[in-house]
Amino acid sequence: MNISGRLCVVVGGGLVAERKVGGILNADGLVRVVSPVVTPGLATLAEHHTIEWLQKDYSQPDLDGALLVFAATNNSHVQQAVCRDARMAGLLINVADTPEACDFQVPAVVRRGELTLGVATNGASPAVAAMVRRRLEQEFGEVYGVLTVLAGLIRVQLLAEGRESGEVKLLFEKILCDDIVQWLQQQRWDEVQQHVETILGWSPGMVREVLNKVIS
Ligand SMILES: C[C@@]1(CC(=O)O)c2cc3[nH]c(cc4nc(cc5[nH]c(cc(n2)[C@H]1CCC(=O)O)[C@@](C)(CC(=O)O)[C@@H]5CCC(=O)O)C(CC(=O)O)=C4CCC(=O)O)c(CCC(=O)O)c3CC(=O)O
Ligand SMILES: NC(=O)C1=CN([C@@H]2O[C@H](COP(=O)(O)OP(=O)(O)OC[C@H]3O[C@@H](n4cnc5c(N)ncnc54)[C@H](O)[C@@H]3O)[C@@H](O)[C@H]2O)C=CC1
Repeated sequence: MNISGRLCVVVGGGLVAERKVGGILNADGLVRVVSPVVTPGLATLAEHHTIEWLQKDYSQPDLDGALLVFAATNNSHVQQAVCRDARMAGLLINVADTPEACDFQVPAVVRRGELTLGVATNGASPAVAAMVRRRLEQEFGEVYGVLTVLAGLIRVQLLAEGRESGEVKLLFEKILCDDIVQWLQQQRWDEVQQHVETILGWSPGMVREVLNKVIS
């Protein structure tokens, strides 16, 4: 889902709310927090105007303009009220303490530029989702963001050349070998250049142009 520039309302200001806010900001969403009290982390974000903070108890108009709603208070009556109001307004809601009431659940996420890895357990064990996320962070370092930029630039060019999708698929099977990750990691650009040139039959200048964009 693309929430870039769209308003997400988080009701509650504890550590759970803070984590949901972090996820929304990482996805470039806009945040409104509604809570009489918030964590120091959320207070700092509000001071810097990174988020809007309505320092009050929740009421229905707080949801105005929202795309998504997160109910993250420690009060079940408030949770139910937020849930009911969101449903009435046709908004999608995440209810932190009631998985079965969620229209959507929040996965554990690793971001590497354009590449996003999400881990979900359908609510069975968020702790397992977090554990797998930590392992993925180790396995898939920043180099995968670089790889994604490179492959994206090559792909745009191949599509502009009018190559058919079957051919594009086969070319990427060859380009995305295990070695390329290591070459990028070690900044062995000559090897990357040679590899891409051989597979695509592009001129050295054309490949260099793409690599320069990746390096910059
Ligand atoms: C259904 C869901 C709804 C939603 O919130 O979207 C939900 C519900 C609940 N979580 C609870 C507990 C914990 N949640 C975490 C952590 C995370 N919880 C997240 C998502 C989700 N949690 C959705 C399902 C996702 C899925 O499994 O697919 C993550 C992945 C994403 C995020 O929140 O950003 C984030 C890890 C992020 C990361 O580290 O990368 C920890 C661990 C910790 O805090 O370190 C604990 C304690 C250990 C444990 O219980 O496992 C409780 C009991 C509350 C209580 O006991 O009061 C409920 C309610 C219930 O189950 O009834
Ligand atoms: N989904 C998840 O990932 C997890 C969910 N939970 C659940 O999430 C909920 C919140 O957990 P914490 O952040 O640790 O709680 P917390 O007790 O630290 O924070 C609760 C927040 O709710 C706010 N609040 C209370 N009444 C309010 C009202 N009328 N209007 C607006 N805000 C109000 C308080 O000001 C406070 O900021 C709990 O119900 C907990 O069971 C807990 C762990 C993980």
